[in-house]
Amino acid sequence: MEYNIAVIPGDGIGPEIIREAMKVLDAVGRKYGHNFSYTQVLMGGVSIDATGVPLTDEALMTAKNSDAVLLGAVGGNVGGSNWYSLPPHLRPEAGLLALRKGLNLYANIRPAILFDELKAACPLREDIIGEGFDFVVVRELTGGLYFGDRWTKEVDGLRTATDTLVYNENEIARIAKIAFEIARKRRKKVCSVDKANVLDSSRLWRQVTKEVAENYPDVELVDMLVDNCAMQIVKDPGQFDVILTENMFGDILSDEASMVTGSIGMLSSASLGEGKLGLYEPSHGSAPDIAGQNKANPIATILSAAMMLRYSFDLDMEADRVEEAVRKVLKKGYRTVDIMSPEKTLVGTDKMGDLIAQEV
Ligand SMILES: NC(=O)c1ccc[n+]([C@@H]2O[C@H](COP(=O)([O-])OP(=O)(O)OC[C@H]3O[C@@H](n4cnc5c(N)ncnc54)[C@H](O)[C@@H]3O)[C@@H](O)[C@H]2O)c1
Ligand SMILES: CC(C)[C@H](C(=O)O)[C@@H](O)C(=O)O
Ligand SMILES: [Mg+2]
Repeated sequence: MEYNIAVIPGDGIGPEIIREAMKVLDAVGRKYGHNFSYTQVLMGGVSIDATGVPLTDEALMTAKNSDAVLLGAVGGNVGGSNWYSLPPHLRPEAGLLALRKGLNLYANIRPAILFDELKAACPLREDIIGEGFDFVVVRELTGGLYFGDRWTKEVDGLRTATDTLVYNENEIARIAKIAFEIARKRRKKVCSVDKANVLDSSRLWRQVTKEVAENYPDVELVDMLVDNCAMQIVKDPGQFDVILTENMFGDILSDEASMVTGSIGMLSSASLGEGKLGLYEPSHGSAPDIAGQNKANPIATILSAAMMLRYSFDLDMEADRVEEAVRKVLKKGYRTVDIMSPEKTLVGTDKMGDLIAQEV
C-alpha cells in the first residue's frame, strides 16, 4: 500500500528525531512491502523565518490532504532567531495550535508506560514503582484556555492581560466518550481531572462526564482535583488507567507523567479527530538546550510513528513490531543520555534510530 505522510521536522531537535522516525518507517516499509511517501511541510520557527508566519495556508492544506501528519517539535530560540519576542499568535507554537484546530484534532492521547527495562531510569522509589505502571492521558486539545479570547491592555493605568477558558457541553462529551472507549479496551477505569472546587468550566466538565459515563456502566469513573492528581502521579502512578482532562491540565500532567516513565524523551502522542487523519508527535518540545548535539532521545517520536501505523493506517502488526523493536533495543542495554543508567551503553540520536530500524 501507498501512504502519503506530511512530515513536519520543525525546530530545534525536531529534524534530528524526525530523521530517525523516518528511518524506522522505511524499515517497516521494506519488511512489509508498504510505500511511505513523505511531503515535507514547514511549520514553527523555520516557517516564520522562511515565510513570515508559523503555518501557511498551503502547509495546512498539504497536511489536510495527507493520510497522516508526523511532527518533530516547534519553538525555542535556535540559530539566533528570537521568536520569544513575538506576540503569541505569531510565535512558532501558534502554527501547531492552528494545525490542531485546522484538522479538528480534539483528542490527544499520551500513553505513559514504564518499560521494565527503564525502571532504573525512573526517579520514583522502588516500592512506588512496584510492578510498574501503564496509564494513558486523554487530553482535550482544541478548547479551553488555548483557544479562548485573550488580550493585553492598560486598565486603570495598569498593564493587564486576560485569557479565557471556555468549554461547551459538546466539546466535553466528545472527549469524554473517547476516554471511556479507550478505558473499555483497557482496565475500565477513567479518572476525570478538573478544578471543580473553583472553576465553572470544571463544574460543567464534571456534570457532562458523569452523563457520558451513564452509557458506560462497565467503566468506573472517579473525579479528582488537578492539584491532587499532580501529587498522585508521583505517589502512586499504578492507580491510574485512563486520565481524562482538559487542555491545559493535560499539557502539564502529561509532562509529569512522562518523567515518571524515565524521560520526556519516551512519551509519544497521537492527536485524533473524527476521521482517520491524525497528527503524531512526541509530547516534548524542541529542546533548544540539546539541539544539534545528537543527544535527543528519538524514541517518543518513533513510538508516535507506531501510533500512526495503528490509528491512521490500521497497520497493527507493523505498529507492534516497532514497539517490540524499541523494547528489544532497550533490553540490549542501549540508552540515550536522558535514560542512561550505570552499566548501559550510551548512544546518540542517530545510533538509537539505526538500532531500532535494524531490529524492525
Ligand atoms: N509539540 C511541540 O512542538 C512542543 C511541545 C512542548 C514544547 N514545545 C516548545 O519547545 C520549546 C522548548 O520548550 P521547553 O524547553 O520548555 O520543553 P522541551 O520539552 O523542549 O525540553 C524540556 C527539557 O527536556 C529535555 N528534552 C526534551 N525532549 C527530549 C528528548 N527527546 N530527549 C532528551 N531530552 C529531551 C530538554 O533537553 C529540556 O531539558 C518551547 O518553545 C516550547 O513552546 C513544543
Ligand atoms: C507547544 C505547546 C503549544 C504544546 C501544548 O501546550 O499543547 C506542547 O506543550 C505540547 O504539550 O504539545
Ligand atoms: Mg506540553
